[in-house]
Amino acid sequence: MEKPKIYLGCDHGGYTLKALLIDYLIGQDYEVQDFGCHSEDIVRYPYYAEKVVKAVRSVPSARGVLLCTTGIGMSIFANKFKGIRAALCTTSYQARMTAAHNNSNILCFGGRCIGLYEAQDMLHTWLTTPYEGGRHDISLGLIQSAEDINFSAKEWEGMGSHEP
Ligand SMILES: O=C(CO)[C@H](O)[C@H](O)[C@H](O)COP(=O)(O)O
Repeated sequence: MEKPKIYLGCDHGGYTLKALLIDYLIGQDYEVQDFGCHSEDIVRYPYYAEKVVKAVRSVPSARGVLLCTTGIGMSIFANKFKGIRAALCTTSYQARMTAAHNNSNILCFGGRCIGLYEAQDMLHTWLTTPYEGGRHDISLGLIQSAEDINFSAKEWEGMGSHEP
């Protein structure tokens, strides 16, 4: 499996864990790019998430890692953007499943919610588990169709429908 380029971003709550994960990734021979922030000074996480989202969208094989205090704000923000499948994980089982079933391209962590070794294991698992495709392509196709919907103007075609 070819190693993807990894783009990372954080706010003040994710800064410490991000710095440790960058060291880990470099030690594992991944090419990384850090979009900040660069200290624990208080910042607003959407600015940093946006940089990672843009980078991940511009390189199909790239992956992103976003960290804030809980990981929740980062994941909410990133998932607003077409083509982004951001997964907030707290266990290695979730990290494996989101790679295999959701083909997620951004992994989110709560920098003040998990420990370094758990985060390393989740990151390693996520980066080395291939997407399974098959039946999961159906779900990803439905997500893709929902990305274009403006709910005030039009209802999503999948809404109210039943599985065949
Ligand atoms: O966890 C977050 C959003 O989901 C952010 O990282 C913020 O750090 C969190 O909201 C706390 O913000 P504060 O400015 O440090 O109080």
